[in-house]
Amino acid sequence: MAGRKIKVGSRDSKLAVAQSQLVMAQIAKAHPELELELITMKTTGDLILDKRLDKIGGKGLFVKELDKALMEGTIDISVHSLKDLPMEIPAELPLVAFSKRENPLDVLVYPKDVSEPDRTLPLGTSSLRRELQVREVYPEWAVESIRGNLQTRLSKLDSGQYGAILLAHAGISRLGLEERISRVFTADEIIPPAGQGIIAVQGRAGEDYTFLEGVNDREAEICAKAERAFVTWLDGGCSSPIGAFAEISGEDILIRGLYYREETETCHRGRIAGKTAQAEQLAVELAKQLKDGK
Ligand SMILES: NCc1[nH]cc(CCC(=O)O)c1CC(=O)O
Repeated sequence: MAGRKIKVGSRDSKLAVAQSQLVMAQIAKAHPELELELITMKTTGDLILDKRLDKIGGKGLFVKELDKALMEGTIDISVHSLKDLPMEIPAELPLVAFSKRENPLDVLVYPKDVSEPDRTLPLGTSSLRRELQVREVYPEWAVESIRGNLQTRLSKLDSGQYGAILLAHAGISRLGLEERISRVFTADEIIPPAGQGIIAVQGRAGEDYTFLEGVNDREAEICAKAERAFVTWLDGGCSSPIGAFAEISGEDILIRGLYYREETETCHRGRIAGKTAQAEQLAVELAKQLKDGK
């Protein structure tokens, strides 16, 4: 493999680039003989900034352009936030590694130098999953959509348009902005979405990806597959209001799920525990229980 060059595809946001560099550093550590090149591109989700994600419609808003580049060979792997990936992954472009999970929880961020948020200003989030759950935490606080990448959202917050905004802990941590976190929601207050905090590496079927062995984390892979099995069974896309969060302790796994029934506009939460070897079956069992309204 000496001298082989690996072209790594990524969205061009600061977070996407930071995540790609993390994966590249892990590859370089195990395989110093490989030459790595980062290739960034804008995706549909980066370009349409005036709509809530579930209203733009279509799946894979953040991946289409990268899938095409991967298929055509312009890049050899693409690096994604797992939670932005659609549930149906084309067989030609399998997920080949899952990074060790960062903090998977959602957090509240106040404007800079604010210690008590102004609740007459809206609470910003672009996710219906976060909106539905945060309404139960703060019933009096009006929620308003906020779009754009993490940097854009933080600057909208700091310019005084919002009382506070909701974000993923993992994204803020990876940008080194942890001091901006004002409150961390528990997994019972706000159940995270499938895959939050996990970076996924996508490749082309039939290629040799053994150079990714230092990137993959077995526990993250089990959680990722269980959480995605839950969402897949409920037939939700990547921006559906569904929460799925698995935690592993030794051989044991605990899965929390949130299902939103559109006809009745009601949230259904539940949890299931068992062995990691049955992770995906447990996730599907929980999905069935919630859908049946038990
Ligand atoms: N939808 C954008 C996005 N995609 C991944 C993350 C955070 C990192 C992660 O979940 O791994 C974020 C920002 C956010 O939701 O606050």
